[in-house]
Parts: sequence; structure tokens; C-alpha cells
Amino acid sequence: MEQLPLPAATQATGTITLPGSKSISNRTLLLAALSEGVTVIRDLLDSDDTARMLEALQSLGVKLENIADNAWRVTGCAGNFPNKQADLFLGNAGTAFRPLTAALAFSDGNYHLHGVPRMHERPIADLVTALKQAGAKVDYLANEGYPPLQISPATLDVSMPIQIRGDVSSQFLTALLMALPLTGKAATIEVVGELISKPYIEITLNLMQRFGVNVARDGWQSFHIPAATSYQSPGEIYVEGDASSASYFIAAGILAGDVTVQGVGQKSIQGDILFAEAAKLMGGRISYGDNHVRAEKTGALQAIDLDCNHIPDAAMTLAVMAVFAQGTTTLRNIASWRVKETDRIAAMATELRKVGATVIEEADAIHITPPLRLVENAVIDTYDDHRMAMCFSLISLAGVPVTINDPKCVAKTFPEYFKVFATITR
Ligand SMILES: O=C(O)C1=C[C@@H](OP(=O)(O)O)[C@@H](O)[C@H](O)C1
Ligand SMILES: C=C(OP(=O)(O)O)C(=O)O
Repeated sequence: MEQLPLPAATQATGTITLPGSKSISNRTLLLAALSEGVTVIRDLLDSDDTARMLEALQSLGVKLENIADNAWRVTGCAGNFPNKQADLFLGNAGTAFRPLTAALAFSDGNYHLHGVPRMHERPIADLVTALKQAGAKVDYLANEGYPPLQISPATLDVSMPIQIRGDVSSQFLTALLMALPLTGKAATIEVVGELISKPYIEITLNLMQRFGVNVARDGWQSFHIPAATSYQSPGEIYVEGDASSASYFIAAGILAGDVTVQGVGQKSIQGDILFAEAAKLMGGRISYGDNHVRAEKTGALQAIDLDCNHIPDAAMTLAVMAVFAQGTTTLRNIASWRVKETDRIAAMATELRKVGATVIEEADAIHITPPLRLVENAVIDTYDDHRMAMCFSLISLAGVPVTINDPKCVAKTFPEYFKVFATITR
């Protein structure tokens, strides 16, 4: 296995430019593919997750042209994928797997959707159950409730409200919202029970609107897609920098100096921009521009007790910051961590203990108390989870060397992460 030793560092200073947002990139690719007209997408993220979406769209017969670095011209298929049969390998990309499942369930073809072994352990039942209410034919090929899936042609009927649960992943509601305009009929979605990760629904609605579909809503309870609506290309669209990827650099600035991230700012449509406010509760100074966030160290950090349901990905960065803060940090309402790239609550607890922290795990929360001195030369396992690798790089800023196992797992969303991290640390 590859290992990356990170030297002890005491300072983080400088400016970095973020790669494109994963959430915006994969939504934009799918919406452009489903649109009428040609869309030029600029600043698209170049990573494993977007590569899986691009490959899938190509297999479905969508014309995709790479016209410059991170720029793609997508010729939309006006809601009707040319290929009615395809075998799609979607890796571990939730933002490809869930939305494509819904879009293909309404596409009158035979489609086989599968991924890496971990993807086959990530639940999808709540989405499939919702799609079946609309008449879709979706079969589980291995374990009930999990990928791989086989989708077959079906007669659809969306005249009755479709009920969907959103307490395991918001990606199910995102998927249903983006797919329903393909039916051409008016449709109503009712959310059953609690909806988690709500800001991701805002990203979905915002991008659907830019592609010409306006969803009416009653809070987080119900959503209404009008009849005879279809996606129209906006012409050109720019992808914001990734706000979740920004979290590691914002944390670095607060922990050890003065770091500016370019690519996201105060007007970002990504909920993870609120990580900056959460991190500031521990200490440090944050300032924003339209296209940047600056994070500066001000003094000692204090522990926090925070509901992190709105920032599930960036909250992992707070967990590692906690070992730099005085007191016990508690991050709550993060049950979804258990069904992501790995069981992130268990993984985080195991690896934080290696650097000396005292960690208590709950079903949906984690409590972290720092050691008096961080352990030097800890060897961190990353569980094929890009965020474990990126978060734990921050340990080096305590002035202790740390080794990251399998560092290339960052390719899921940020292939150049360690190179960029090295440019700001000393
Ligand atoms: O819709 C999205 O783009 C995402 C939603 C979140 O998932 P959950 O809704 O499963 O929390 C997040 O963790 C994931 O990285 C991206
Ligand atoms: C949970 C994540 O990914 P996915 O889009 O596969 O759900 C993540 O990037 O942290």
C-alpha cells in the first residue's frame, strides 16, 4: 500500500484555488445532458466522481466534448437518452448513482447500474420505493435495498403524490426532483419524516431553475413540479469551487496562520460554506469576498458542541480540528456518516485515538477530547475515504509528523489535494 509521510508543520499561509464543486458538477452534467440545446460547462471538477458521471452519460449516447481544461460542451438529448440499453459502472459516486437511478427509471430502457463494493453497501431503498410509486421497474440484483440495480421499461403514472423518506440521504429527494420533469406531467413529492442534509436540496432546486424548471415548494414538506416542463440549456454555466474541499484549507488557516481559498465566497449556493462559521466558533477570524474566503489564526481554540446535520461532509474537518481545541468537542446529528464512503463515525474514532484523543462514539454523534500532547508519527488508515485522508493531513499542523495510508483515495473529489496542501504548509 502507498503511504504519504507528511512532515511536521507549524505554519499554513498562502492562497489556493479550489477545484470545482462535486455536487454542482455532477448535477450540472446530468441536467445539461437532459436539456434541449448545447451547454458549455466551465470549471467542472476533474475527479473520479465526475469521471463516472461523464462515462455514464457517454454510454447513454450523450455527446460530450472536452473543449478546454475543465470545460465541456454537452449536447443535450432533450429528456430522451439515445441509448436504451447500458451497463453503467458508477464507482462510489453517490451524486452519480442516485440521480441516474431516478432519471433512468423514467427513460424507458434497460439499464444495469453498479459500483465499487462499498457502493453496494450504501442504501438506496428509499429512492427505489419512491420510484416504484410512480410505476418504475427497478430490481435489486443482490441485496434487497442496495445496488446493483436493474432498471426496465415501465408505464409511469405520477398522478398521485409520491412519498419519499429523506432521513438516510438527501440524495434520494434530489434524484427524484431532477428526474420528474422527464415525465412531462405535473407531479407532487411529499417528504415523509425528517429530511437530512437540507442545503443540498437548495443546490438541486437552484440548478434546476437555471435549467428552466421551477419547483414550487411548501418548506421541506412537499415539492411540486409543473406539467409540461422541460430542461432548457442556459448556454454557459460556471461551476463554483468546492466548499467541502475548502474546509481543509479554512481549517489550516485557523489552526496555523492565514489562508485564502478562491472559488467560493459569500454568495455560494453550497451549504458547506457554513463550515467557515462553524469553525469560527472554535476560534480564528473569517472574512468573505464574492469569490474567496480568508481564514486567520487568532489564538487558542475552544471546544464546541454543534448540530452538524447541515454540513455532514465538512463536519469531519471539525472532528480533526477538535484535537487542537481546549475541552471536549461534540458533533451531533451525524448518523448519515455511517452510510457514506465508510462508517465515518467509527473510522474517525479509531484514527483520532491513534493521535492520542479520547473519543466516544454514539449512534449519531461523536465526542472528542484532545490529548495533552499529540502522538508523533501516527499512521492513519483512510478506508478508501477521500475525506479521512484530507482531514488527517491537518494533524501535521500541530508540529508532528503523520503518515497517511493510501493517499490516492483523494481522487474521488480532489486528486491534487496533497500537492495543494504542500504549497501552504511549512
Ligand atoms: O447531494 C449531494 O451533492 C450530496 C449530499 C450529501 O449526502 P447526504 O444527503 O447523503 O447526506 C453529501 O454528503 C454528499 O457528499 C453530496
Ligand atoms: C458522502 C460523499 O460522497 P457521495 O457523493 O458519494 O455521497 C462525500 O463526498 O463526502
